[in-house]
Amino acid sequence: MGRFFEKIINSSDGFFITATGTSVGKTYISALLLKYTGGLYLKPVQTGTKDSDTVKKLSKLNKYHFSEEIYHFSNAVAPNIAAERNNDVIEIDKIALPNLNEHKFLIIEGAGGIYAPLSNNYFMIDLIKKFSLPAIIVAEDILGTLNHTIMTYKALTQNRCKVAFIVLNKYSPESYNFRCLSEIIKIPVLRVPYYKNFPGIHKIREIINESI
Ligand SMILES: Nc1ncnc2c1ncn2[C@@H]1O[C@H](COP(=O)(O)OP(=O)(O)OP(=O)(O)O)[C@@H](O)[C@H]1O
Ligand SMILES: C[C@H](N)[C@H](N)CCCCCC(=O)O
Ligand SMILES: [Mg+2]
Repeated sequence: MGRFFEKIINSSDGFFITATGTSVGKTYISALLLKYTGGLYLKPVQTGTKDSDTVKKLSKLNKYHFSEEIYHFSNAVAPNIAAERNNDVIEIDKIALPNLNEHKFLIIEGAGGIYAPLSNNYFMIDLIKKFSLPAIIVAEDILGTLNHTIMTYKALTQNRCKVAFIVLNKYSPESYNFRCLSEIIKIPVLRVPYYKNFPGIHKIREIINESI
């Protein structure tokens, strides 16, 4: 079944890149998808060093592909705590979709996983709901990922958030996670191996076109 993910990607205006947690590969996968689509990237709530700088460096795309963070706190901690330490409060009403300008595709990266708190009452999942973009769940191909990925998927769909596909990141052909996730969740799973060097556009097209 070739070009399966290409069709899913082309049928959307953008994605909300979420994950089973922090440091799982959201920024890396955002860079892959941004390079592939030539779209606009936004990390609306950022704590710690800017992921947009990493995406810029990996994708080698110019500044016109990047929208300014709405909240940025330099403490690399949970968003609610980072805001508190800066005598600030994250208000979901102040977080709006950016102007797409000439771009046809939007890639929004969340912070942490879907229940990373923005405040005591609002979580990343509330931003996913607000933006109404299909979510992509990035999961790492390690022991424990089945529980985290299935929980993330169920919480999203029970909150009426559409999930476009799962990315099984740092994929290892020896692992059973791909088969289990495909069989249990029954949505497409894109396998992305670990790369020593960030792949170029031809390799990215190959990854996206040849999966499944
Ligand atoms: N497929 C991959 N091949 C090689 N390195 C990868 C891959 N995926 C992720 N990494 C590396 O793993 C680390 C964690 O990934 P990344 O920063 O994308 O996670 P994240 O989910 O965006 O974290 P955060 O919650 O801080 O935003 C980074 O050093 C990144 O370059
Ligand atoms: C600092 C880190 N790299 C991310 N930007 C924020 C991760 C927040 C995780 C919150 C949590 O679920 O405990
Ligand atoms: Mg990131």
